[in-house]
Amino acid sequence: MLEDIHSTIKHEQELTMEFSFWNNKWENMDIGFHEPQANYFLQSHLADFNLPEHARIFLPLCGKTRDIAWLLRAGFRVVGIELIEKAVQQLFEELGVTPTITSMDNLTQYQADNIEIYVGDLFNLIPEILGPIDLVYDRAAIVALPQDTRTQYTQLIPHLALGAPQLVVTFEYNQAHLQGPPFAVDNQELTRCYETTYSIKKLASRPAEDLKQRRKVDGMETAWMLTAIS
Ligand SMILES: C[S@@+](CC[C@H](N)C(=O)[O-])C[C@H]1O[C@@H](n2cnc3c(N)ncnc32)[C@H](O)[C@@H]1O
Repeated sequence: MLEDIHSTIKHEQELTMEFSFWNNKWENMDIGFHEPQANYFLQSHLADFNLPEHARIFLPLCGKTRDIAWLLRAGFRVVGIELIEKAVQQLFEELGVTPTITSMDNLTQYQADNIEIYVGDLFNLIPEILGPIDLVYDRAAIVALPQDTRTQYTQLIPHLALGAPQLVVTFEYNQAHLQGPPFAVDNQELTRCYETTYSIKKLASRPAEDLKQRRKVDGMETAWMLTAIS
């Protein structure tokens, strides 16, 4: 099943387009999605998951998010994956940590105490490389992907997570008013993506101030708890 997902997911052309899109963003530092401090919902709702001490948290499409520094300071272990190496280099520079860098088949591992970041395409990640995790934290990952890739992403994540819950942060707005990313992902869309693999509970919602300021669109930012259906 996992092989099916990996092999049918991507045509080379799609991958190249996706790489150039995100590479341009990082080259031009057009990274309005990057928050100046740890995400509000991460800070206010991580405790709802009752994670064990030193839990291992997976951040797909992690960029150089400040959430990582916040999680490390809180005593968690972090594993992430990010397509663009420049983002990961900046992440470690900003953490003030020198990583050990290891080339693997399709991925490059940046590793230091309590942190492992893979540079490469999420769709090249397999559970054997990722290892056991206690939580998937998806901030600006599911909403970064257009619908086809989003569907593939939401098929892959449960295979990688192996039963771990998810904290997911989404944006909801009228998609006709804005070309994503970020794409609008409302309750109905989240249900379409995950109804066979997770039960979905809304944790909290607030006006998406950042969307309003940067893109002049009214919307809501919502945090969800996804619990794996066994
Ligand atoms: C909207 S940004 C969010 C970054 C981070 N989660 C945050 O909150 O700041 C999405 C990130 O996903 C990365 N990305 C896009 N497609 C990817 C893929 N297929 N595999 C791994 N990373 C990818 C992009 O380079 C970009 O840094």
